[in-house]
Amino acid sequence: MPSLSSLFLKLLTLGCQHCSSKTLERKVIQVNLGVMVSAATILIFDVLFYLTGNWTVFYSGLIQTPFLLLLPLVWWLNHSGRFFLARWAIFIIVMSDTAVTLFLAQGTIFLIHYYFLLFAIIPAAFFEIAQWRSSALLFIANLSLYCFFQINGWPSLPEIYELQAQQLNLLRVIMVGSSVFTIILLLLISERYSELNEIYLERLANTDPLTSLNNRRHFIDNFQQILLKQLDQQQLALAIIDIDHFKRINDTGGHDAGDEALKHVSHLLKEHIGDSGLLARVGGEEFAMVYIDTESATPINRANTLLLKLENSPFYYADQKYKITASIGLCIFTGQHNLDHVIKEADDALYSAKSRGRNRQETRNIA
Ligand SMILES: Nc1nc2c(ncn2[C@@H]2O[C@H](COP(=O)(O)OP(=O)(O)OP(=O)(O)O)[C@@H](O)[C@H]2O)c(=O)[nH]1
Repeated sequence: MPSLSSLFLKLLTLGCQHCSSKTLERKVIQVNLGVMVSAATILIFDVLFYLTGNWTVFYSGLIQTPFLLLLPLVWWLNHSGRFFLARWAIFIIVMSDTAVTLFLAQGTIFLIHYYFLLFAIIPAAFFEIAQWRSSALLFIANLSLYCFFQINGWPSLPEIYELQAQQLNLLRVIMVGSSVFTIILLLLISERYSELNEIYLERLANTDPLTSLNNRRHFIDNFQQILLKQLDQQQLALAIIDIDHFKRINDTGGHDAGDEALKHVSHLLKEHIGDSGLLARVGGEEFAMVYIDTESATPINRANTLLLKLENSPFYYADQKYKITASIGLCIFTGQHNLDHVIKEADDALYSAKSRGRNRQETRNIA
């Protein structure tokens, strides 16, 4: 049995699986939420109407019941990916609901026609820019309805005048207040989604899609920050790790095998560095690491441990075993150093490790 919050989340995100962008997702969520707010508004008013004991307001609550039952149709349309129809459906349902209640029972005495102002503004948030004709049409229709009722008014059924002035005012305030509340809620969702969008784009720009490690650009930024903050006596080490004969894995098992091998190595590197340093995929089969916390073991020991770990963790793909080894270029340094200088020293060390037979580390110490 799903909990109430997971059910709420499920209803709120109905249709998001079909969305190709965060903006579309936000709009779908807004429509789903619109269904909830509309249903809650109708139900809350039904209770309030019942409490007044007044026949007309009770009757106007009853009139709304068929529209309440139609609202899940909007969820279903979103769920099946028919977003455009879902948007129109919600407006047709809530506009008809308001108009019928206004015409047949309440008239304009509760200021219910203020809802048309809300329905005039909201389409801009629900529809996409390319669907501006729908937004414009709904804007004109709702604004015209509002102006008509504001100027002419509409009589309510006579029993309504039996309500006390206080009850009338309270219901008016709640009607207008619920419109304002809905607008605030939609603005908050937009704001939250803009934030999430920003975080998502930033992560996309900083991450290597295959291994989910940081990419070269992000690594260089972070490394530069570390160098700027580095204390004079602090020892740091940059390790550049290059998988040996990686091309052979691609040639033997295909490109997919190569991709899986890169994920396998990334996993081992993450385990090795833990939370205490920087790690990134900086090229095809090349990774970079910065050892920050070098107190427990020297960088050279750590690099040797890593070589053994890689060698002793074969990789399997399509029932075939691949032994993976790597070469490491290490640059150990203390004090202030230029980023390009440190990278060049580590690169030279890597070149030397490759040319001296691979599966080894070479170190440059520029302390
Ligand atoms: N599967 C896969 N292969 C990649 C990717 N990026 C680069 N490569 C391959 O990695 C191979 C790198 O080959 P080389 O530069 O010759 O390096 P190597 O075979 O590891 O040889 P050494 O580094 O000299 O030991 C090339 O065949 C690239 O096509 C990737 O994302 N996925």
